[in-house]
Amino acid sequence: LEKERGQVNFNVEELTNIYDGGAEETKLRRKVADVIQNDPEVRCKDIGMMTREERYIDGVRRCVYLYKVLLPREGWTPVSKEVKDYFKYRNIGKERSFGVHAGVFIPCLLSFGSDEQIAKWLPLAMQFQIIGTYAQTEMGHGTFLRGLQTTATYDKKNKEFVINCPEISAMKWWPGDLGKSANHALLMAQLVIDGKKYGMHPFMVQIRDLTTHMPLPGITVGDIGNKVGFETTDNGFLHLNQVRIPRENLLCKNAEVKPNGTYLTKASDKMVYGSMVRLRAIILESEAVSALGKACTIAVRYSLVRCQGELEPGKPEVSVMEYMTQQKKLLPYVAMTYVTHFACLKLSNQYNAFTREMDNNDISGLPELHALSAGMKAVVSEQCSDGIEILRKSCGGHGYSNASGIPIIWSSAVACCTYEGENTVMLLQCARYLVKCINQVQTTRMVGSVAYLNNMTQSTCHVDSVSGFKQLDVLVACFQYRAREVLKTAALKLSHLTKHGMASYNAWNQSSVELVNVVKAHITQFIVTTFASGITELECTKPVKNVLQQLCALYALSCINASTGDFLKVGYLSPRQCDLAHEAELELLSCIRPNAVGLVDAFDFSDDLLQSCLGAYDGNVYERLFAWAKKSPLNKTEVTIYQQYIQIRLIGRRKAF
Ligand SMILES: CCCCCCCC(=O)SCCNC(=O)CCNC(=O)[C@H](O)C(C)(C)COP(=O)(O)OP(=O)(O)OC[C@H]1O[C@@H](n2cnc3c(N)ncnc32)[C@H](O)[C@@H]1OP(=O)(O)O
Ligand SMILES: Cc1cc2nc3c(=O)[nH]c(=O)nc-3n(C[C@H](O)[C@H](O)[C@H](O)COP(=O)(O)OP(=O)(O)OC[C@H]3O[C@@H](n4cnc5c(N)ncnc54)[C@H](O)[C@@H]3O)c2cc1C
Repeated sequence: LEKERGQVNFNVEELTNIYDGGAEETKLRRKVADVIQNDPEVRCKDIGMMTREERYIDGVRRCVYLYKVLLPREGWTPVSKEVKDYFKYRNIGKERSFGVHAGVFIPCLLSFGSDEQIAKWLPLAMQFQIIGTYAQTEMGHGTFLRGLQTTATYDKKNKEFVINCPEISAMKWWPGDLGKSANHALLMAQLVIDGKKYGMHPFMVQIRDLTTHMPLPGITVGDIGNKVGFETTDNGFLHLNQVRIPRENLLCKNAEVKPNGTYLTKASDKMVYGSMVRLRAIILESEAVSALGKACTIAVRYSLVRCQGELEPGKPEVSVMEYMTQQKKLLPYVAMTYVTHFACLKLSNQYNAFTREMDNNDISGLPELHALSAGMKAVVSEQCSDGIEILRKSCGGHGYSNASGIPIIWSSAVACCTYEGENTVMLLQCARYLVKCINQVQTTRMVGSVAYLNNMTQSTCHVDSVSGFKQLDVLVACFQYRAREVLKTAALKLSHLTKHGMASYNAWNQSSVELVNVVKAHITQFIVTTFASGITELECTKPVKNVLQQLCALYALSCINASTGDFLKVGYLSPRQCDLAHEAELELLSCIRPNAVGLVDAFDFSDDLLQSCLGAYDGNVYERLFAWAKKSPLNKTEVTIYQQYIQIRLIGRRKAF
């Protein structure tokens, strides 16, 4: 790898600083990483050999130590930048404990609680005197929130709410930290007053005794069992049987129930969805893009040291990175990590701007933010988790071992396709907004992520050279035209179906397969446009700008070459231009290849964080693999009990004969 590093033609540290958002950010992140790596109590462990129970207990222990010992020792608070960096870069799949408490329960308390309620519960939550979960999803409903069955019926006489799960499908199912850790739940239930339903509302419900940690009367709670990943998280079930809570436990920033049962709404009913917009807008970096970056680091470093086969007959074996097919598997995902990282940054900045507007009671930006966050969450989580699996396979047999570190990264990242809104449902939410926009574009000027719809002129691409397809303005135009045209076609189909008498809900269902593709085109347009404009404004050395431009072009071309049908159907690219775009991608792979190790080094993931025998900085793969395998519990004895049992059985049988 040192030889590879010698040929990198840009300043890796400069790129790290750009990726982090500045040299000071890099310094802070490294300070946090040093603290973690040098403290045996929280440093990342190789949990590949641990049982589920050991992982859960280890995760809880580390998190309690982090909050109770490390933070006070370092002078940090749970919301200080260092802790955010800790969780942004913590090892995916390793420290999930209290992820929902810290990342969902507390923010939702701030979103839904009145000032008095925040003053009451926030200090307790921040000090871990109460551990909370966010209990919305039920065994029978996760997507269709209007179908949630848990009820909160107001009892005027006692000024209480009676929380009840009327049937097994109403049981809360999946909430993180619920199974064994939480003693409180921020519970979403259908509010009922005098027999009238008011929709989903947030309630604070204590579920366990604060001293004994035993479930309170009427509460049945536990862990839902083993999963694909998230092994350190006790995703749980919660059944409530006529559980009574005080009237004051309805979190009432947006709506309240007076003592006499009068219902008072204070904000748009869509604000109850606000918590989901927040998480969709901010989790992508840590849960999807960072995971892809780790997998890229492992797969690229391994591919550079793994020698397999002759490229030129009779010559020494080459590293598998010399094969174009390997470069095609790896380098577009290195590009995707950079490109989506900056698009996610733009989305989270847009969310932060919206929260400031919301403080001034202006929620006009919510529809665009909901659509963009839903679309980005679906497209980025799917592209990243699909990419991680391709990167795992690119490592051959050793990629199938937990020693590579990639399976645990994938098993965690792929969950992002489901939680916080199942991806297809999220794509269709974004499609709702896009169809509204295209139908208004004749009379209303579009802004934000749909600004490209203002240009409705028909055109075609005029590029007639391979190098022309490496120009960012050409690529941005390709994506904007394709996104607009596929949206127009889908909207026309919708209006055609309804004009010919089909009910609108049925027309929507009949068009939903195209609409999913429309949103993917819209979001990749947003990602490419964002990165291309970001590079233009970026102040950096020429070699770094050049490599970023190559990455943007590579990501764009890999997307175009994966969906040339769209570009042909809308008449923007000719078959010959599709061939030129394909050649442009291959040329870019060769241009970027010499910088591959520098591009993943710039992500700056420490060996401790990667926990990978294949992806360590020094590239000593085989020594690490053998040392790792020897730790297998099966190797504690030369002859395992099972082998002895088999021998006895076989010997016994021979004697019998
Ligand atoms: C580190 C890892 C941590 C992991 C933590 C994981 C935590 C979780 O998973 S918590 C559970 C997450 N669950 C979800 O996200 C549920 C997904 N489902 C939904 O959002 C809704 O059911 C939904 C909107 C898709 C469909 O519901 P439905 O009632 O049919 O709403 P629908 O008719 O489509 O929309 C109603 C209106 O609300 C709007 N709306 C819907 N959702 C939102 C939102 N989040 N924000 C703003 N507006 C919204 C729609 O745009 C629509 O507006 P309009 O009528 O003007 O077009
Ligand atoms: C690791 C993990 C952690 C989680 N943590 C939490 C948590 O802390 N708190 C919490 O409340 N929940 C949590 N969840 C639950 C999660 O939010 C739900 O699983 C998610 O919202 C999807 O809902 P569902 O499971 O009911 O899927 P469903 O909605 O039943 O989806 C099943 C299939 O139906 C399709 N489908 C459903 N509705 C439509 C539609 N209208 N149009 C087209 N297709 C549709 C979907 O696309 C999907 O293919 C977690 C889940 C996971 C996996």
